[in-house]
Amino acid sequence: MTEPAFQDQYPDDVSHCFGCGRLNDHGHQLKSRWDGDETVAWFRPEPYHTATPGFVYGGLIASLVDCHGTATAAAASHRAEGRPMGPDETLRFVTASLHVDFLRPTPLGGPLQVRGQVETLTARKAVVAVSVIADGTVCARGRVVAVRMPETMGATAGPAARIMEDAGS
Ligand SMILES: CCCCCCCCCC(=O)SCCNC(=O)CCNC(=O)[C@H](O)C(C)(C)COP(=O)(O)OP(=O)(O)OC[C@H]1O[C@@H](n2cnc3c(N)ncnc32)[C@H](O)[C@@H]1OP(=O)(O)O
Repeated sequence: MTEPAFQDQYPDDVSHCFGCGRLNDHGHQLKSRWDGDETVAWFRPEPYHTATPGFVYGGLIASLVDCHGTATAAAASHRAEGRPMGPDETLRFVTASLHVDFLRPTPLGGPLQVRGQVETLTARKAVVAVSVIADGTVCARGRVVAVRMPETMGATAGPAARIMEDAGS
């Protein structure tokens, strides 16, 4: 049986992210999992994710790197602390820094493989290297600095809660 994706184990109150939130019907709903010591996600861009005809928009690629990086940080933290992920347990990470190098045009039409590798991990911070691969060719490389989510970014923090309520989520 396939293991549940990291993002599917996030608590409801942090599951509205445009890149990976399972409760965001308009988002990408990226799903990341372990593959040995690395992490992997697959995403198939749609024709409306076009940059120039036939090629994927860079902002989409950046958001895949972003959400796969923060999810990898959360999962690696759980693994390091010996705590399984789960709705009451998820260690929460947000993006402090997102760097992406677009090495070559990313073809539109097939699935993209997104691979993550933890470079450094402390209790508060992870640095994750991410590759975006199309048909065996690395098209983009990124690096995410993910930091434990501050209380001020929680779902009950002011306007965020009201916006999600208004959206019916
Ligand atoms: C389960 C939860 C899932 C959540 C949904 C998925 C997340 C989706 C990904 C996103 O898009 S999140 C949205 C975009 N990110 C933000 O809006 C974050 C806004 N920034 C902040 O709230 C704060 O700046 C942040 C929490 C990131 C850091 O503030 P802190 O006061 O906690 O950081 P601090 O200055 O104490 O630094 C902690 C460590 O991070 C490092 N750091 C902080 N900002 C950095 C930066 N910009 N670049 C590189 N490193 C940075 C800093 O050097 C330090 O490293 P060391 O521990 O090694 O000393």
